[in-house]
Amino acid sequence: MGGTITCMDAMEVLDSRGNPTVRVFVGLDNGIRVSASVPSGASTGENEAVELRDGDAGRYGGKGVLKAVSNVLDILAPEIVGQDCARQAEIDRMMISLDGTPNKGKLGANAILGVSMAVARAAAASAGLPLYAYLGGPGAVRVPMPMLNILNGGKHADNSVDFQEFMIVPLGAPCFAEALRYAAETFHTLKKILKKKGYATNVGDEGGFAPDLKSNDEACEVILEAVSAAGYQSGKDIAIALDPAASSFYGDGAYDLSKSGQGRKTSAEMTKFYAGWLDKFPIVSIEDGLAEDDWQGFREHTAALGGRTQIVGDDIFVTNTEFIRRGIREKSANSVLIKLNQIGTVTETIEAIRLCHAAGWSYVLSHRSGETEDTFLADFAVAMGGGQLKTGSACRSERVAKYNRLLEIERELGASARFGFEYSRRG
Ligand SMILES: O=C(O)[C@@H](CO)OP(=O)(O)O
Ligand SMILES: [Mg+2]
Repeated sequence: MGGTITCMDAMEVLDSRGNPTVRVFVGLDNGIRVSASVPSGASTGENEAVELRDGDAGRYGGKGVLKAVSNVLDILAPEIVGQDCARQAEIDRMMISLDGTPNKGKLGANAILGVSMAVARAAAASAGLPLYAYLGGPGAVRVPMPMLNILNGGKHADNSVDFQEFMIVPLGAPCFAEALRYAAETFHTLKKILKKKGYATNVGDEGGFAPDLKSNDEACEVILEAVSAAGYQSGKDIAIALDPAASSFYGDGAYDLSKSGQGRKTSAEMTKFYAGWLDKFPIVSIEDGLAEDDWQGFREHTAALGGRTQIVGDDIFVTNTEFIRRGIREKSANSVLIKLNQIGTVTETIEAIRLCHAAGWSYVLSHRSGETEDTFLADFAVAMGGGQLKTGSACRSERVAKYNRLLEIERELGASARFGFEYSRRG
């Protein structure tokens, strides 16, 4: 049973980087009141849906979101109040046409997504179901494999590491709760090791450590050292996943590894570099190993490495079915990174995941580097059939909130819960 939307409100709140973001409230005729908050990226793809910012330098240095807030109040609310909250796809389509641009540039993907998420949450509450069960149905019993970003570089940290994210994947764990324990123990062990080596143990935007390492290689080495010192077998219990976020160090036709002093590399040299890493380290997934415009490079990269590891496209696909379709046709990757705010509605995000399923590709659900305490993503991951989920390290509350919500869901599912590492390997 749905419920009629009787009121909608919106306000500006802060995200985990202290930047403003949009929170939307939805109320129903049956008394239900819910809210949802929108995340925000730093290493954004150029084709992402538009995050509307005020641009008024006086408030938050231009980053305010009052325009997006007023778009919810003045443009979206009058059309949506009175609708049945269970009509998610219809409401999302209506917002897309009210915006009328291909990239939600008029009303802002932050305004539209806030409404879309809040409507889904209201419908779940109205149906008396947890969000994962409402969106996923009775088959939503798979809890995602977490990828925990424990070492940060690139645009997420002021250090000498070029690549943005070094994640651990506790793929040998029997259940999500154990996976989280493996990861948290490794995280704490890594802290001790970094300290002993004389490195700083401050953390980056996603809660991973951000030491000034001597090389990119050392990032993998020190993680593997932590894995074994924590009592785990690397490759068997815990593997590594990377998100170099290569668009952020690509320019003038070359990949510039200058943070670590390794100079400039061509696309083919980067792929060769990763092949060398696959020989040395247990890497099960590489996301954005190349830049978003390097479609030709991605084809060669996937042909060369896709049989050995998962090749995930983030900036190149931006959760947009048009780009994912092209990727499937051209064999540009074998997996897609899925971010709700890259495309801007729940319905379109589900459509992107459906496309991955149809192609036999895996997908990785993802937070943004600027997050809030909202745990929508955790429920959404279970609703979408588990897969893999990256939402930062095991510290920083805005990340831990999602992991803690997954602990709750796994507990609630009890004996019906399923967990395991299902990922693509296809060149
Ligand atoms: O590149 C990424 O995958 C994300 C999330 O980790 O970073 P950002 O939100 O800054 O785009
Ligand atoms: Mg990425």
